Amino acid sequence: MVMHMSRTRVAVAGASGYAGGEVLRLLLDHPEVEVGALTGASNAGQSLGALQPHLLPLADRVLEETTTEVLSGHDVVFLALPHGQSGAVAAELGDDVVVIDCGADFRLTDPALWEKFYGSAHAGSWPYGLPELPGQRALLTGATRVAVPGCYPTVSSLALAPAVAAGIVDVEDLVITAASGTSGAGKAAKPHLLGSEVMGSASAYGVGGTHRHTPEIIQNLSGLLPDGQGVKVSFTPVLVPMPRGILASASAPTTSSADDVRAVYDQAYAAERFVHLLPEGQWPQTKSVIGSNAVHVQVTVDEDAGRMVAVAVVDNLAKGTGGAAVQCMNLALGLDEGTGLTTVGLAP
Ligand SMILES: NC(=O)C1=CN([C@@H]2O[C@H](COP(=O)(O)OP(=O)(O)OC[C@H]3O[C@@H](n4cnc5c(N)ncnc54)[C@H](OP(=O)(O)O)[C@@H]3O)[C@@H](O)[C@H]2O)C=CC1
Ligand SMILES: CC(=O)N[C@@H](CCC(=O)OP(=O)(O)O)C(=O)O
Repeated sequence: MVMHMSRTRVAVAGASGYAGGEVLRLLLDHPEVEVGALTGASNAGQSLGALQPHLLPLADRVLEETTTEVLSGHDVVFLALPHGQSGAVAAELGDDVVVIDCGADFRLTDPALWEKFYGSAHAGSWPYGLPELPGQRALLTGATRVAVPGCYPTVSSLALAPAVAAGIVDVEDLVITAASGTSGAGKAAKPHLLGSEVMGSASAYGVGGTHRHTPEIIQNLSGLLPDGQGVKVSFTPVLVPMPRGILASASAPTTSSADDVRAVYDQAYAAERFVHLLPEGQWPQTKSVIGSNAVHVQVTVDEDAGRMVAVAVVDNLAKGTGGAAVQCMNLALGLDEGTGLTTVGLAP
């Protein structure tokens, strides 16, 4: 007798955007799910094929308005909406629905920090979707609400977490510079994303502790310390002319040798299928992880400067958003964590 198991029915809100599109690209290759409602805002009524022509099997689907009525009746709802929009939508979805929020609304635990960096009322906090941080996977397994991390916090936290957790760097002097492709800024038209502004140029922005991902990175790294105190991060994001990918370079004072630091990272990530410590001497490049859920990491010690240097790369739309969202859905549903995800990148 052939058994027909019913598939998990999934809705995606914000399906016309970059993050929603990436979630859908991955779901189309996921063996356990069936794609249900797709919603948007200004593009409601349009066919998905007109907006996301790469998602060919869904080309004839029509985007609906983002309402509770449209989103209810699904097992899983992905929210890929602008900041501040997720709280009201999630509140209307029952506790039996798994809600995976790609936005920032439920990432920060401290309401005062949320208000300082986002300028609105704090919606609350949900289990944080970075399973590779110590202790986090258990919180995500069987969860019904997940806050997917920001793309810079994912790559920055994974670059520094093993050293911070092992106590081999001075956590009061963590410096991160991270270069991101332009899709990190979303699809909506913005003057600084015009081709004539972006092409042939790299631009720093959000400098001097003002970028809203700074408190998220600090929250992640503080969570690795017994007292959660003292972490200071200087974070500088840089916009670079490529569609996808982020490379983060992080450094911190250390008295450890390069071999000892390497051993710490080796041990921390040995069992992680998506985080890969590159062979000694090989440095991460974004093209190796494009389209994949992989994180490539390399680490050394600059002995003259007395600083550990860690470099990590992710695809901001994959492990930086959509891939992490699917990984978290897998954990929430009790599926194998890597279902529908790959570590194989697209190069050159
Ligand atoms: N891009 C990235 O690398 C990352 C993005 N994220 C997060 O994912 C979320 C989506 O970002 P991204 O896809 O880049 O942004 P986009 O601008 O590309 O897409 C935004 C989506 O939200 C919809 N939308 C806009 N306003 C509303 C509204 N008021 N109510 C309901 N839907 C609305 C849009 O619909 P329509 O087009 O129909 O108007 C569109 O589908 C954001 O919270 C972002 O922070 C997180 C990590 C990385
Ligand atoms: C290049 C670029 O503009 N990147 C975005 C970050 C995208 C991301 O991860 O962000 P959320 O926190 O918005 O989900 C930015 O700096 O605002």
